[in-house]
Amino acid sequence: MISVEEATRLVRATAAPLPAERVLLTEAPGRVLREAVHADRPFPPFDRVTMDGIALRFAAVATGQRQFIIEQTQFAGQPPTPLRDATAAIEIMTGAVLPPGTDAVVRYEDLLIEQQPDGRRVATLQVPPPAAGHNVHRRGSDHPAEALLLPAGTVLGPAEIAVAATVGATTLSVARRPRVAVVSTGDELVDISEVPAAHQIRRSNAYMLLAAVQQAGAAGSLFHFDDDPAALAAGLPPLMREYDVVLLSGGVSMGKADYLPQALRGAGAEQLFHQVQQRPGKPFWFGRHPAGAVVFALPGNPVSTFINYYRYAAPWLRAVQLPAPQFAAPEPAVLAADVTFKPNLTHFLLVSLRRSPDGRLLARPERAHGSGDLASLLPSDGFVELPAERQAFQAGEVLPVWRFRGQ
Ligand SMILES: Nc1nc2c(c(=O)[nH]1)N[C@H]1C(S)=C(S)[C@@H](COP(=O)(O)OP(=O)(O)OC[C@H]3O[C@@H](n4cnc5c(N)ncnc54)[C@H](O)[C@@H]3O)O[C@H]1N2
Ligand code: MOO
Repeated sequence: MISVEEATRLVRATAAPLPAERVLLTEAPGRVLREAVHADRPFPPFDRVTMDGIALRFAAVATGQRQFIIEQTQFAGQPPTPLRDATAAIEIMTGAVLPPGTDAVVRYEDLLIEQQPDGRRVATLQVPPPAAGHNVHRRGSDHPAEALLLPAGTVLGPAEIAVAATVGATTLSVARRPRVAVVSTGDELVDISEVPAAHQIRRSNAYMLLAAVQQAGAAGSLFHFDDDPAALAAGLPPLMREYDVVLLSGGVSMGKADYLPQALRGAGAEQLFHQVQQRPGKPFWFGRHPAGAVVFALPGNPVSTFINYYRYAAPWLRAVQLPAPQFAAPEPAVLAADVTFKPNLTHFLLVSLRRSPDGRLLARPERAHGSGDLASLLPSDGFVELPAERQAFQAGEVLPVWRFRGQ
């Protein structure tokens, strides 16, 4: 049996960057960027008017002038209209280019506009602008042209998509999605569309893992095998050739129908470890197939499957999408209650998390009836990693916490 640290090291050593592919911007959300995105023009690209009103020359206001004849009206989307008379103004709309010859904008709320008998419109300032540049978003004041906006490795959310869109990136180079075969095993399992007999349960782990791999930016497909060595011998090899990851749950412990370790080795996978000094998840099996697939065979108890997925597989799935593998690290959290755990195993303790008034993350242990208590995941936000060599942990201690919610 190996330690959690050694298991982590062996899992990480198998992570290599997936190839990149070019996708339409509309297909890029949730993907990991594999090229840098730069500003094609200054941000903003022109002196942008930020209020509807009039544009004028501040020097005129500084001399005490309060009335301005309106020469023209300029809308957003129109080429700029130069100011002809330095003591006049141009009526202007938000999003328009600041007219040449003007340097400040006074909003309608701070003006009175009246029509004179000769038809000319005159604006009287009620609230004079305080300085040149008032209500103007200066060209390049956010970022210069060529500025690096999105480095390679950025996860593309709506804000990143907006920035890519504004620089005209119709396509983006992103990591290929990891292809994951999500496999449930066990004779007691029926699909969720079936009504289980009294001795059966629905195969919830497969759906849990499918949702989890989608959250990690991967593409998952569902498979199921009964506890049948012949079915496993026939079904496993194609999965190990066609997928980047084979993610199994169940069938790795000591039971007489726990055929997986043997079946995986028989199908050509190299075992990198079996059994880790941890709870939950001691029976975890991990290996690699020469055709390329990495195999996470997680213990079947649902909380064990879930925690071991987030502890080992989720960081791996993110790391292989980056230009160079990097692994998410746990955050420090303050234990909010005393905990005793006697076995000489690293203990992953389910906790709910909240911020203390001074900004520290507080981890409160959640009541759970062992690793079959699937519903104990609902009030939990993550798990604290309690090292194997100690038994008693006091409230107030700072320990690493792995989050699976609310990042
Ligand atoms: N003699 C020993 N027995 C067990 C040990 C041990 O060290 N010695 N370890 C225990 C631990 S810890 C765990 S965890 C389980 C893991 O065993 P398996 O990975 O072989 O899982 P199964 O026996 O197939 O199933 C365990 C449990 O989980 C349910 N399950 C399995 N797959 C699914 C699924 N897709 N959806 C929902 N639930 C699932 C299954 O019905 C069982 O109740 O072994 C202990 N035993
Ligand atoms: O992994 Mo087992 O769940 O320790 O219960």
